[in-house]
Amino acid sequence: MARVLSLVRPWPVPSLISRIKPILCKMSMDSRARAVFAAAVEAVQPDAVVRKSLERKGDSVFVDGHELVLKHNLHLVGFGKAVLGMAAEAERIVGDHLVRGIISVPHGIQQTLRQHGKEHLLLKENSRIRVKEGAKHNLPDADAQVAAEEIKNLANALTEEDILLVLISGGGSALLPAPISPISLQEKLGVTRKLAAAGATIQELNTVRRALSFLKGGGLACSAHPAKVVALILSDVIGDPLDLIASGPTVFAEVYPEGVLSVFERYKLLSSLPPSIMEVLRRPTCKKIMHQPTSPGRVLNAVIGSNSLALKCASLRARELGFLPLVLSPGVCGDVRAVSKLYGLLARFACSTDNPPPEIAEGILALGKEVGVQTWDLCRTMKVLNEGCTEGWGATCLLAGGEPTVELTGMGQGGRNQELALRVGWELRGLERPPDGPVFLSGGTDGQDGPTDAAGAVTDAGLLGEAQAQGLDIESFLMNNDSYTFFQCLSAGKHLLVPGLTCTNVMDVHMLLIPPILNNRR
Ligand SMILES: Nc1ncnc2c1ncn2[C@@H]1O[C@H](COP(=O)(O)OP(=O)(O)OP(=O)(O)O)[C@@H](O)[C@H]1O
Ligand SMILES: O=C(O)[C@H](O)CO
Repeated sequence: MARVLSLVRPWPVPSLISRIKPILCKMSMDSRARAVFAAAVEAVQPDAVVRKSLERKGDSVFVDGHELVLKHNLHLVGFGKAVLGMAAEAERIVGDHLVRGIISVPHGIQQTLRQHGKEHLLLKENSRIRVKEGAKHNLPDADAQVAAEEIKNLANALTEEDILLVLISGGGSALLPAPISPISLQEKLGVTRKLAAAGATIQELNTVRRALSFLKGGGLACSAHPAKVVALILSDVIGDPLDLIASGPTVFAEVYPEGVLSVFERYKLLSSLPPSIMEVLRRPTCKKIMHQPTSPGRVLNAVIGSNSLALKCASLRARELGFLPLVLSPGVCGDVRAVSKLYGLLARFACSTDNPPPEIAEGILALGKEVGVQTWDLCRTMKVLNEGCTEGWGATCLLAGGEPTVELTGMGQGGRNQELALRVGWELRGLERPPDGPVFLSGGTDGQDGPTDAAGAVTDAGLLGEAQAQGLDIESFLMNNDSYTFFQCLSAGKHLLVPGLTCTNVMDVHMLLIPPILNNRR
């Protein structure tokens, strides 16, 4: 443990302290939480991650140590919320060898980027890449289906001499819909919507999508065969599993109908499935025939940005702002209720002036199992929090990431980050308010939490009192999944986190800021 602690020195080096101190005096805990979140988002900007991963040397480009020889044989496709900026940067680097490209990006993104002064993420006027906008509200639609068809045609036309550069980011599944006939787009949309509303995980959703789609589960790579395929992936799935991000269009994945049916069964959708879906799932060989695995070495998949990278850069910013940064895990998942209880207990553990009662640590370890956090990570975190208190290290910034789920029971407006922040605010009741008590932030790095224009919210132990004083009943807002309305009504929306369009997507960032605690711990 001593070794771990020596790696995470609590304070910046002395030369930095004099520079930082005046900033620290001025910035509230709330502002510092927002600044750390901004650093997380900055680290995974689409142009930056592509720039770092494509190294140009003469007529070659290197990806992950692999050399690709460019002979005016480069084609490009892409799909996802962050892909426009990725494509713009890729064209700046290898555009002189680019034959043509097609990307499928969210509806309205070009206009929005222009309005936000983010021209550097747009393609130049004479670009060889065609932009197709679709998937309004992150749902597959006819426009995205046309884009998917064109991407398939481009891939089909490639030869052995060609290289297909594939840019992939979160939201890619909705932007590349190619339902296997006779499944219609409406039918596919219907089942995925029902699964999402029932609280299915992205692993479950994309297992289903892979089975019902021609291009997912390696279909795109197979269409491009015999061309060389190089995929640059900005991961928005826990653990960065290549076969699940955007449903893995460049990763061959065999379909097991039983596995897919068990997902439908788990969410009680089996009896209402359209016959077309049952027909496709009953054809066990259909995917295998279409998706012959490509020859070894012809497909390269590289993760170029992830939640871990965002947390790493957030830690650096937290340190600049006077906190001991502590990364719990980039893989928090499970029901948002359990996740909120975990953060509530961690806050109580960290803020306890005396030795925390053993039930707190026991509760933390039990909840960790429910929300995908390893016991080792929790023990390490509690040990550092404890030593931070006893040795008087000062403030701590506990960071985590991932993607919890919300089981929708109400008709309100909200998202998992706002609901998590609201629930954690409730869990913190009774603790000190800032600046002497903890602050919690939860934000989606894509800047859009569920179907709202907020990324998340920032809360603290004063939330309950503040809500009561304004006649807002937290429990009824929670029952109705109406966290967005709650935060809009509360103190003129000041708790909402609204970074606007972030142009990227590596899941959510959770942050617990703990001020220095004066304590009697031994
Ligand atoms: N009213 C609500 N309250 C809480 N959560 C909600 C509400 N409405 C939707 N959600 C949740 O929001 C999530 C969808 O949010 P969002 O559109 O940000 O998806 P995403 O997972 O980030 O998308 P992608 O993976 O494509 O980037 C779902 O988990 C859904 O349960
Ligand atoms: O598009 C998708 O499938 C999700 O964003 C996960 O990558």
